[in-house]
Amino acid sequence: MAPSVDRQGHWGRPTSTLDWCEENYVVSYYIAEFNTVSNLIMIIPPICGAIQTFRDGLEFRYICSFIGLTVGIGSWCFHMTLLYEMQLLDELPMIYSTCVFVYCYECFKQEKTISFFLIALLLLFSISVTVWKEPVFHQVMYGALVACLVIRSVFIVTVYPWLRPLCYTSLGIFMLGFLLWNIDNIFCDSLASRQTLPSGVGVVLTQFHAWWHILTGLGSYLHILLFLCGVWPTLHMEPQK
Ligand SMILES: CCCCCCCC/C=C\CCCCCCCC(=O)N[C@@H](CO)[C@H](O)/C=C/CCCCCCCCCCCCC
Ligand SMILES: [Ca+2]
Ligand SMILES: [Zn+2]
Repeated sequence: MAPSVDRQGHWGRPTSTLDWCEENYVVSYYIAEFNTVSNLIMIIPPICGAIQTFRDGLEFRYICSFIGLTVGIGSWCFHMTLLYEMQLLDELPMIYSTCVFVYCYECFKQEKTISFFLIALLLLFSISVTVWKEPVFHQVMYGALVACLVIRSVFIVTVYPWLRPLCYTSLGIFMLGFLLWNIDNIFCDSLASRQTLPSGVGVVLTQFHAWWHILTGLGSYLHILLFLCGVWPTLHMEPQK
């Protein structure tokens, strides 16, 4: 996917097995792919969300969900350096975080329950992806986990219809991000001509991988709110005396 106008930079020759469409070291000598700044949406808001969830005294697994969404840190390091080690720091936490999301959902509405079987299954899944560090395998496994979440959330909103708008908004935003991720990968050669666009706005707007970060980060954040909203009324509904 790497275009031919790449430059040399601070982190040396890329050793990652993936080099995304954005031209390397064009904006900064110290940042290989400047689209990494879009990862801030998966760093700052989830940290704030985790702090607020802790202050509200909600279950640990919801704090873990917000912390899991800070996968932007790994993605930032990966896009900034294009080093293989940073690629693993990006890809593996994505699997671990999504496993946390799956766990949260399976125990939806069952306060303070622990499903040891599900924990064992998700651990086995995470170990297999960690051992077999192949990007396509990672992407397929990640997609499978997200598909489980999507299917589960569609089922949940049939039971709790008031959560439907939040669920479908989250899904729509996430899927739009996935569409742009594919456009960036498939049409990279055509997108390379964006450097000739008259204004910087055009260059920014066509950084579709950056929009993938923004939209999936937002979609995932809304997904956490989905089960927080679903749980919240239960947690705060006083039993009839
Ligand atoms: C609508 C519900 C969505 C809930 C998702 C909850 C998951 C939360 C955990 C992490 C979110 C992070 C997502 C963005 C990661 C950004 C890092 C990044 O860009 N990494 C790339 C390298 O820079 C890496 O190579 C990306 C690989 C992902 C590619 C595969 C995406 C599959 C998308 C799944 C679509 C399935 C839809 C199924 C519908 C039934
Ligand atoms: Ca690149
Ligand atoms: Zn990325």
